[in-house]
Amino acid sequence: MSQPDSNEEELTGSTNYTDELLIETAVEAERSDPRRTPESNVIEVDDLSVYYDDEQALRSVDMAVLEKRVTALIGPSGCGKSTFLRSLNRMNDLIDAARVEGRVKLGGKNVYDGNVDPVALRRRIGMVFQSPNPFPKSIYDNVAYGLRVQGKADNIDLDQAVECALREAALWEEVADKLESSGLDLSGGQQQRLCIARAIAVDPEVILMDEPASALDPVATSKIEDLIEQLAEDYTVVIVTHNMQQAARISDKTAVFLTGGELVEFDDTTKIFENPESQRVEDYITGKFG
Ligand SMILES: Nc1ncnc2c1ncn2[C@@H]1O[C@H](COP(=O)(O)OP(=O)(O)OP(=O)(O)O)[C@@H](O)[C@H]1O
Repeated sequence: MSQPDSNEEELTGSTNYTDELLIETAVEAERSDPRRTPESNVIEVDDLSVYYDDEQALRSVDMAVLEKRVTALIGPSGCGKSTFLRSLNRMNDLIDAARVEGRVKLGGKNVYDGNVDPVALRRRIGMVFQSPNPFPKSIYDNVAYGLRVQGKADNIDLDQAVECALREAALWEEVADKLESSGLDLSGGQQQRLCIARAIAVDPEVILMDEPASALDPVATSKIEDLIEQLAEDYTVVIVTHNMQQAARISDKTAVFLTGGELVEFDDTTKIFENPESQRVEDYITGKFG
């Protein structure tokens, strides 16, 4: 019986015509999806542990965040999801008791290196919080805020930048005629979209969202979910959610943290929800605990 010619196999990169067809079809499908670019990691997390005083909240986590994808962080209360999220843009620096070990690389550089300015880092990795927190300023000034702080406002068409961010946040149609009204006068869902507009106005590489819809009603939640999917055409999104259906609906990748700050499984969202590797993850997904 003749053996396959391994050299030819290596050279052609495929074993037969059917394989080639399958690969071409997959590549074509990849190309026709506007979000599909060659997959690359924006953030690489390496052996990350976080402590609050003596309590360890994250245990040696390794993970990568793919560009222009939605990555969901799920797991029971207290398992370290928010701690992990805050580690990515050094928001834990603001908590006295917090201590971080390990590396978080953005574009290959460890954000915990001594020469990294956390404020500049947070412009590259923006954040949207659980409760909408617009500044007590006009809608316009909320969105323009970051550009002004960065000193960019004088060099660009600020009106256009504000409109563009509000459009991207799916809020423009609702506020175009009242840009000078206070951001605080908007509904909760509109306030959250305003906060998203404020975050994207400075063109961050990554947007972190900590349960961005948990304070909103179902209609406002659905708008935020649609918006997140839309945003992932241009931005990388990492979202903490308690809502497993939400994670399944909107994310490409899911990380499951379990008690003690352990990242138990990280994979394609469909794999996590349909066929997880770990029994503990299956038990959590099917509601046996948590
Ligand atoms: N500022 C803090 N000071 C001290 N301990 C903290 C602080 N923040 C979080 N922790 C502790 O770290 C652990 C992880 O908390 P974290 O908020 O990251 O979990 P979580 O998964 O986001 O929880 P939840 O889903 O309830 O928001 C918990 O034991 C929590 O009590």
